[in-house]
Amino acid sequence: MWKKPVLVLVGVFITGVVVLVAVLLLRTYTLPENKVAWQDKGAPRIVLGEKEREELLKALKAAIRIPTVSFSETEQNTTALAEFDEFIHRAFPEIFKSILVTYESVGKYSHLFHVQGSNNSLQPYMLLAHLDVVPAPAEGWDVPPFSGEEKDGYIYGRGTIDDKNCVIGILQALEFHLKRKFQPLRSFYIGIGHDEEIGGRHGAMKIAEKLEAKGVKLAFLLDEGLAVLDGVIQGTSRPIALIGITEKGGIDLNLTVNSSPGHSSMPPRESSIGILSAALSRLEQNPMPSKFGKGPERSMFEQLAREFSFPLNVMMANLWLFAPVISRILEQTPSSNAIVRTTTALTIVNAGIKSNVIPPTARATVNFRIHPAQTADEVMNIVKNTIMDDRVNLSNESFDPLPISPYDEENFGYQTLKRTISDVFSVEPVVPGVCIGNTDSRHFGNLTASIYKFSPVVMKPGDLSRFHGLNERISKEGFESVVQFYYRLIQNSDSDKVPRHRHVSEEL
Ligand SMILES: CCCCCCCC/C=C\CCCCCCCC(=O)NCC(=O)O
Ligand SMILES: [Zn+2]
Ligand SMILES: [Zn+2]
Repeated sequence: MWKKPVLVLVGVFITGVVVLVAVLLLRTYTLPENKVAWQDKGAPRIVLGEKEREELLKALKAAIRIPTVSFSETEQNTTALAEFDEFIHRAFPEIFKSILVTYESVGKYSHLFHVQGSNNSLQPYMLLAHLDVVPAPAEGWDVPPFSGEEKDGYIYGRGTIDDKNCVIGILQALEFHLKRKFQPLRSFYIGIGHDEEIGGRHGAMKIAEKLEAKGVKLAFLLDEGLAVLDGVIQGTSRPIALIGITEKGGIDLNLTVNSSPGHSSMPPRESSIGILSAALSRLEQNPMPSKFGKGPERSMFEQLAREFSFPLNVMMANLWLFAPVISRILEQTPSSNAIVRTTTALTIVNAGIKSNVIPPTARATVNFRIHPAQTADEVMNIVKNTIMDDRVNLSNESFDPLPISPYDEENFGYQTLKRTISDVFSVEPVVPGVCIGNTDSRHFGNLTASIYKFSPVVMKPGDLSRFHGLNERISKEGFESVVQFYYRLIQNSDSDKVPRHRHVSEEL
């Protein structure tokens, strides 16, 4: 009697499994191939003379030797900032004498260039970089961080990947173009900020305000950001280029605990330091929830699915089902954990002046980087519920994640970047990603919706820790590619057409 319903149930179950497997495989194996062929021949690669190759390395080394350090919100090395100004005037004479180029300094130490194109109906674009760097105490470095020394084919120094490589790369590329009598059709701007590492208020923000006041609208804007990753994403076998199409938001949360000062021989049951430490520990021990698959990183992994072998490829192509599993894998390492969630970093703690004095105040700062699927308000609500202690006073400065820039086949900026990356780095795939650091480009939202973050460098395993870390460096060929990239980007952008490609599987 009961056999028939059981058989029906088994039948339904087996059919369900078969349909599920079919859907998973269909989604995996119908993804377009990552290999694309461009429909036109493209711009020629710049041929550099021996002297020019030496010149560009010399320029980068000289830039590294100027310690343009941003120490804190209020403290910068202004002598070095002024020296950098003189240096670029000396190092790039063609730029400063060209009748095509208009130059102005902004906020005293930032620089804005406008290169006049001959066709005013084409919307201008903008290249952005920053000349300030984070501090670099010499301990732990193989060579002094502001020496620009060469070692084993690499130029070492603070700023070689963040972001003097881009500053010098852009200016050197323009210098080479002007030497070759290049006259663009499409106008473009170059902005070089001097305070990106402390928020960009006096540099990039002022540049953006200036352009906005003139009514400028940009076709696209490119700033530092993601990169070509070679062996960095585990499970992939070839280099992958990531173009940042958004960036995480941020919160600087200040925590303060006050208590009565006194003699350390009669300590209170709970001290300001103890209360603060407990709050900090709760924040660190309770990471923000995973938002993996709810933001644009979903597109990144779906487009990358073909790069992985079985079973990861099936899982990546079917995040609707496997996002929680992939999230668990990614959260094992700090760089991929940053893609999964809003991160919590305890960065500053301050309290106490003497071992026998109970300090009246304990302070700390926690830096959050907000996942694109969350807002600063949502994160602050979780923070308050996690700390759950009224004795901890909270104040914060925050900004939400940036809007998502378009990355469709019709978008001029994205496709021109994609094309230029393939041209210079011969890399496939090139996919959209989320920039985990913050950049000056976030101040330009009123000028364009197409804001991209890509640094033209190849990062290998171990290189990510050089960002703001020890032994920051770039290979000599690597820096030549930076110049090649901007040179080529200026050529490729000088068109009124979106670069077209077809997937190789579509070819006859
Ligand atoms: C699945 C693994 C993906 C790993 C993705 C990591 C890619 C990292 C590539 C480059 C590093 C991003 C740095 C972005 C620029 C940061 C600029 C900066 O320092 N800004 C100041 C700040 O954020 O505080
Ligand atoms: Zn930077
Ligand atoms: Zn930086």
